[in-house]
Amino acid sequence: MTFTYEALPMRVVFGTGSLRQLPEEADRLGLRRLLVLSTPGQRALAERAAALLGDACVGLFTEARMHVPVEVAEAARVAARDAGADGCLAIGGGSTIGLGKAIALTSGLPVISVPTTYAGSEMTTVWGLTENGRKRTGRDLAVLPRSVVYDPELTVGLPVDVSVTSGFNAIAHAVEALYAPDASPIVSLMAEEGVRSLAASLPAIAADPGDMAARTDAQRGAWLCGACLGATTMSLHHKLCHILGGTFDLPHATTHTVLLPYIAAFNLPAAPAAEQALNRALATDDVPKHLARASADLGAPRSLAELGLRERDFDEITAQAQGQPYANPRPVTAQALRFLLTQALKGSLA
Ligand SMILES: NC(=O)C1=CN([C@@H]2O[C@H](COP(=O)(O)OP(=O)(O)OC[C@H]3O[C@@H](n4cnc5c(N)ncnc54)[C@H](O)[C@@H]3O)[C@@H](O)[C@H]2O)C=CC1
Ligand SMILES: O=C(O)/C=C\C(=O)CC(=O)O
Repeated sequence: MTFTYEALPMRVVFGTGSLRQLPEEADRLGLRRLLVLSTPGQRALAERAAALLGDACVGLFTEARMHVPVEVAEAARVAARDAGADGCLAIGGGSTIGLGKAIALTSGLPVISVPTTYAGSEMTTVWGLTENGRKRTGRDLAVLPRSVVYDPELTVGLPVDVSVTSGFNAIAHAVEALYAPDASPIVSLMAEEGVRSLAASLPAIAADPGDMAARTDAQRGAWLCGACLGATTMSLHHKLCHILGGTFDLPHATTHTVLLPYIAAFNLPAAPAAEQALNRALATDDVPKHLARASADLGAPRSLAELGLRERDFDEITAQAQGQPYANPRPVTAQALRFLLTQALKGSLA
């Protein structure tokens, strides 16, 4: 066994009611002028956070959008500058945290994040920006949130369909971390446990969205899976999802959910240790089928066709996917890619 592992700085405050610790977290970082970020739909939560921060909040920017369009990033940067902000509080899902990262990328302003989905962005140095139908991603330590407050109470209102697909977005981070070129024993432990946690808690959440034990377990799983993404290189699955989101405007977490079983079917034969870990975590001997059926049983879409993708889009996807090098346990030929996309378009495993 050979590996290199370098831990990212991580401060996590976890627990029901931990939102109340926001002022302390801001104080600890010496932040006195925070701009609070959210999506339009989570404005009320942003206002609650602003009220908790009191004088340490200098304004709200509530226009976060999925895939961080550059125009939204620019407007948020202007809002931060005009308010004289010394940091941002990103309260919401990956879209809001992504906006905080976009501000940090050009200004260096520190970000505190309060995640309310299971996307895991709060644990990574990965930023993403979308311009002219193309999503660019990169890594920069400046965008990694300095403090992350996980309060499972804030996820109770996350609709079941979003909870399920967001949970599978997290599982996808763990799956790709298990066969990443920079995988390591500590990451593999987190990945297996993260998948186990989400696989157990998502059905419980679907049955009762207010089940606090399940909500807590899901957020714990999301933290572990996000940390896996933060520690490893993304492979084919994430690459394809970014193309489908950036160019075809497919919804992020749902796309991850639908595509993951087909990526697992393609990659796991070349990654036996990853397959064994997933067999244990999911209590199955057929990971691709299990993933497809588990998400479909919880009401998630089964095929990329349902999300609006068409076969005529394959040429563009293949060209983009083959245009830039990225890691993958199996070589990705155009023929293999078309086969995989055809299966996912039809939803043949679900
Ligand atoms: N850079 C990174 O490491 C990562 C980035 N991402 C990025 O994050 C974005 C997707 O993030 P998601 O979290 O999937 O979606 P999202 O942040 O767009 O949230 C989905 C919807 O749910 C609402 N919502 C969020 N939390 C809620 C709650 N607790 N109760 C009620 N409504 C709630 C939001 O307002 C939004 O309308 C994409 O742009 C993706 O690229 C995702 C994972 C990792
Ligand atoms: O695909 C993911 O879930 C992980 C990373 C991104 O979405 C990149 C981004 O911030 O846009």
